[in-house]
Amino acid sequence: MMDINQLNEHFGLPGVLAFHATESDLVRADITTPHATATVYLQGAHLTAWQPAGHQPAIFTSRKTDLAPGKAIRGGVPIAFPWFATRHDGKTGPSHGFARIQDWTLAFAALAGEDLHLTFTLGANDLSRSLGYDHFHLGYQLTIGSTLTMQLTVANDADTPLVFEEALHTYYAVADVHEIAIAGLDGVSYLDKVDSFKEKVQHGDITVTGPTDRVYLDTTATCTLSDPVRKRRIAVAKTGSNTTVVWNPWESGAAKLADMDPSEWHEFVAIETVNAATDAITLAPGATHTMQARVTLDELHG
Ligand SMILES: O=P(O)(O)OC[C@H]1O[C@@H](O)[C@H](O)[C@@H](O)[C@@H]1O
Repeated sequence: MMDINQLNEHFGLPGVLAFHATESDLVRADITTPHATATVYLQGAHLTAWQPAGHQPAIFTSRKTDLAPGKAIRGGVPIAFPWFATRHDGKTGPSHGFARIQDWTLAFAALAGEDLHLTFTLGANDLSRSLGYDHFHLGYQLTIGSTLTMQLTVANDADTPLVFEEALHTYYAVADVHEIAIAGLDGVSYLDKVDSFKEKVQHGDITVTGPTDRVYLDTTATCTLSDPVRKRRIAVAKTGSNTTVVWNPWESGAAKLADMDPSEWHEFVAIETVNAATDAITLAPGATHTMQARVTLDELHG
């Protein structure tokens, strides 16, 4: 892995992209484009902030998050791979897989027009091999500007099929989770993880009125998050993803999270671009799969 000086020398862009080491030796990229600011950690290729000009922060990251090698960051956009949440094959492994706790390699950085393009890669390593994943590689492209585009490509380098789940587990900042509504999933079936995974059907918009952990299946719909207090709307459009997860731990769940302040759970809702459960991907030898989320903000009128 390149050190800070090498990263700045190879990829730094004066006034746009600079790399810093944290006290705990994580590498952080600080980004300022003509239309947005953002922060990305090389560990997990983890975006922790994105704020288009003229808006309040769009992404929530906990003030109490660990920022330490090998520890998941609480908030931002964790990349879940190769499983979502807990492992399902009876073996043990970190929650949401290993990709979010590994150092990714930065392969490309350039200001193209008014957007910063970054590409990160991750291949097999000691941790992935110890968990049974040897022949794959991942590419993650971030396009950062007034719109945020996140694109994850999985390549199967093995001569057998690769079965995996994946998520762009995005924590959106809201003024107060009690006040928000999420449109786009009316009529969609979901597994209700807070009610023994019962299969239910969404009626109308989603409002958050208690612990919420729902896996919406077979949906490619755009979700729209209305935040009347902040007077803004966040739209999440996606391709290559058939699952959408909506999660908020509520007070009871947040109390169990050591890396979240008890006052923070009402400041976000996760709307996750996912392939999981019955939407898990089976990738043929030599094949690739790409999943993309595109996030836009606009003002909420009326
Ligand atoms: O605490 P973690 O591993 O980051 O996971 C947070 C949550 O992530 C959500 O996506 C899952 O549906 C929840 O079940 C889980 O609790």
